Amino acid sequence: MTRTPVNVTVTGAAGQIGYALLFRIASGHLLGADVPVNLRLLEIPQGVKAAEGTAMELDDCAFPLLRDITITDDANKAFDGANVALLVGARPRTAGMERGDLLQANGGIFGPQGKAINDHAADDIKVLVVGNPANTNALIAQRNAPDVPADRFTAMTRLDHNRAVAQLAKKLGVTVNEVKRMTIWGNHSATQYPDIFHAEVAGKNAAAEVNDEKWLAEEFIPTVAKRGAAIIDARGASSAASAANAAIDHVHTWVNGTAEGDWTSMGIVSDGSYGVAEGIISSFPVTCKDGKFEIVQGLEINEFSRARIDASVGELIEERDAVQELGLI
Ligand SMILES: NC(=O)c1ccc[n+]([C@@H]2O[C@H](COP(=O)([O-])OP(=O)(O)OC[C@H]3O[C@@H](n4cnc5c(N)ncnc54)[C@H](O)[C@@H]3O)[C@@H](O)[C@H]2O)c1
Ligand SMILES: O=C(O)C[C@H](O)C(=O)O
Repeated sequence: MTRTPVNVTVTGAAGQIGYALLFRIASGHLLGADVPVNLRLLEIPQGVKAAEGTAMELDDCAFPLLRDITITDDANKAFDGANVALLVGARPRTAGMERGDLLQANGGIFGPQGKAINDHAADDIKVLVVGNPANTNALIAQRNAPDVPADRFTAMTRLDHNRAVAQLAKKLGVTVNEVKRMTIWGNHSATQYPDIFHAEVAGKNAAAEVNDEKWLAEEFIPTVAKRGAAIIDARGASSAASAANAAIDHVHTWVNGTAEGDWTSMGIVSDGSYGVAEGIISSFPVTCKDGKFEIVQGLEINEFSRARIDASVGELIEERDAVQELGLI
């Protein structure tokens, strides 16, 4: 059966995440091995030539699923008919730069892109914001797209989720596929809270298996939460291949569903669950089915977790207030 190609828009297509991402989308890793795609690449004018070079390479791969590539610096054109939008293009954090500095620099990008999505995207649009500060950039885009259901806007915490899974597996000497039900709460920032109290390792409770609160508080949480900064320090550039991989995972899971008995982490508009302020975009444990997600309900939040969730949510509220003051939402 011939399927209609899915329109996938990628912003910041000429950047380092873009370079790691586009070939995997075109080869079927984002949506599935039987789903043809049209790529719509958005860049700033200075980035268009490099995006054209990447498009030449995409052609040279002769990917059977890649039907068409459009390259533009016009957001209205890039999001026209978009079914999936990966908002990667942003000003990346460099060594020594505080996250708060990024709000001003990036705020102006995500408002107009939200509006272009509102006015031109397909009715089934799904948006993933990768560009930092991802949660608040997603909030800006979402608030500038009043005609699009709020639950179509998500922010990426899947990289944090994957990092947490890998660190826990290492600690317990198991393979990553034995780790289930990991949760990242809050912001994609150093305040995020990777929660292992509900995670399972080979069917057993992970926190009980670890049984080491010192490791949890002093090693695991800071290692996961500050991994992005550690990579910038080591590479001299922010994570690219692992970020692209997480973006693929995020959308693939959203579209194709979570495995039975497992869940994932996504930054989504809060409905007030777990005392997280309504309306901010915060990471939650979610299950996905039929292209929709639901927050996992009924988890018991202990004192250790409560304090950390509240701290990260507090930071998100500050970011929301800051962009509100700047008139960006
Ligand atoms: N959420 C996460 O887990 C996560 C992980 C890693 C990186 N990031 C973030 O992803 C973003 C991209 O990282 P990168 O390493 O690819 O950066 P990069 O600087 O290599 O690429 C960014 C690209 O975006 C383009 N761009 C800038 N403004 C644009 C706009 N208005 N429209 C379209 N394109 C635009 C630039 O020209 C550039 O080509 C950064 O903000 C980084 O901090 C997020
Ligand atoms: O770009 C950054 O600030 C780091 C990135 O978000 C990461 O988590 O690797």
